[in-house]
Amino acid sequence: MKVSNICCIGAGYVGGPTMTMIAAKCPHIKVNVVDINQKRIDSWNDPDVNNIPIYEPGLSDLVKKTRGENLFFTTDVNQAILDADMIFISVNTPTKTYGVGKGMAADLKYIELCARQIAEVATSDKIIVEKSTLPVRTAEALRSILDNTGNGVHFDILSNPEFLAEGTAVSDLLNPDRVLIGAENTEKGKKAQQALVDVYSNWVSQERILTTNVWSSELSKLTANAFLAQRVSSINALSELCEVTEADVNEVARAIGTDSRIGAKFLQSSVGFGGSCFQKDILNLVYIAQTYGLQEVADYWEQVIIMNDHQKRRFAKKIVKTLFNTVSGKKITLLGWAFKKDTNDTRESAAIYVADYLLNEQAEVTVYDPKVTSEQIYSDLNYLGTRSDEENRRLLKVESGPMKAVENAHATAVLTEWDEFVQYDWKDIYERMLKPAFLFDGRMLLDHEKMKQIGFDVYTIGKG
Ligand SMILES: NC(=O)c1ccc[n+]([C@@H]2O[C@H](COP(=O)([O-])OP(=O)(O)OC[C@H]3O[C@@H](n4cnc5c(N)ncnc54)[C@H](O)[C@@H]3O)[C@@H](O)[C@H]2O)c1
Ligand SMILES: O=c1ccn([C@@H]2O[C@H](COP(=O)(O)OP(=O)(O)O[C@H]3O[C@H](CO)[C@@H](O)[C@H](O)[C@H]3O)[C@@H](O)[C@H]2O)c(=O)[nH]1
Repeated sequence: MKVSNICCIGAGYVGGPTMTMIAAKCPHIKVNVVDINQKRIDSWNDPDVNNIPIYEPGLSDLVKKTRGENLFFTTDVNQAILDADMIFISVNTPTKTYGVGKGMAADLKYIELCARQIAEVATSDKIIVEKSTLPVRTAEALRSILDNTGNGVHFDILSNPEFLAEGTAVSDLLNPDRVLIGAENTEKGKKAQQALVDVYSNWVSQERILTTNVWSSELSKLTANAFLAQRVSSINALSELCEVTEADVNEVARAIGTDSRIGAKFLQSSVGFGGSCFQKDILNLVYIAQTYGLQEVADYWEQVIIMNDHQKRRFAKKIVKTLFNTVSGKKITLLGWAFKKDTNDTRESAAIYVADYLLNEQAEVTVYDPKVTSEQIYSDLNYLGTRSDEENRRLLKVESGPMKAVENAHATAVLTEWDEFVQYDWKDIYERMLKPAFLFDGRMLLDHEKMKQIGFDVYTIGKG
């Protein structure tokens, strides 16, 4: 079977870039990306491609090339479903905030709504692709909804989790380590799997396209994120030990990372991992293990989250302790709000929790981030529900430039590893700050010897 029309439900951080890449590499396929969020779709259609809703290096150029050719963004979900041979579901699957599994399980309500809408609208056979990250065995629920509410048409269900990382989405999509496609073990399931293999084969080599059964594919996505996050928590756990023993966590990371069995990647100690995926997916994994009665498995993975929460808290605590046990009324400047560099995404960013902790200690927090808007910053803080919007706006200021942000600050803390932070005139920053000028590097980003020579009192994660 040859795919000629793809619909993707969900025009977010995954749907947008993934479909742009498919459109760019498969000019013979028409790709409709649909969303119920009119504002988001309007931004994707903004005549100025610099205004698309997601900042990713290289993405706007690709959108410019394909939009209006074979890539379309629309809110007409039903028409796109009707027209498609293959439908990707790429909607959000956040942690549940209510009811059974609150704070742990993935909330599948958006997935279910998609399945019901597809079943209601579709008048011809469709291949349904799970692109969202889902608990293992979700395909079973999808099959039940599609078959029990549909118009008698046939649905094949594939699992095709996405492994792109934000900030490098375009290069990850262009040159993926692997593409994973899980299918049902039936003749039709295998044909559907091959149809999706053929789509990716337009630019990904055969040996990088892995085919498995549906359950392995669903579970591999949660497992990959759990392993990656576990490495960060492992090195962060060691960073605390380094601080009291005068070992240097970067040196330790290099020493172990050169062992080819361990590998060098994902050993960068930090103020704690953020992003929309790691915490959500591990909590989901823990919840799944618990529902199968596997308490030891659940406890094992939960420790990754416990360590991450500890790392964020201890960084904030260190600021308070170093500033003579009080930050009340003191200006503390946070450089960076995004959860990592090269993205405007702030979901679960460590900066949110550090800021909240400092505000509780009555600090006057000022934030500068090159890509995150002030409205996003207030919205992130308000979401925690610690204080009112009015209070957050009174206590936390957002500046549009770094030099103004550090003016008269008692301390500056680096929370995101933006390249531009390294390039700053740190002598100038030192002069603008109150003395003693405290510098907290939550990313091991700066040249600490140089900073000390300038006059800063430097504290960095992972170094005594
Ligand atoms: N962000 C990442 O880097 C990343 C990477 C790999 C996998 N994932 C997974 O991909 C999925 C999507 O993540 P995201 O970051 O793109 O989320 P997102 O919130 O950026 O985008 C999801 C979009 O789906 C839309 N939507 C929800 N219900 C809908 C419906 N019924 N009909 C039409 N549109 C609907 C929302 O309006 C939203 O725009 C999640 O399961 C996530 O875990 C994310
Ligand atoms: O050595 C490291 C590596 C990462 N991080 C932090 O970990 C978080 C996550 O980083 P990263 O994994 O690069 O970004 P994500 O966009 O969250 O991507 C992860 O989550 C996605 C969503 O599921 C997956 O698709 C990707 O494969 C997976 O890397 C960020 O806060 C990073 O700063 C560290 O602190 N140290």
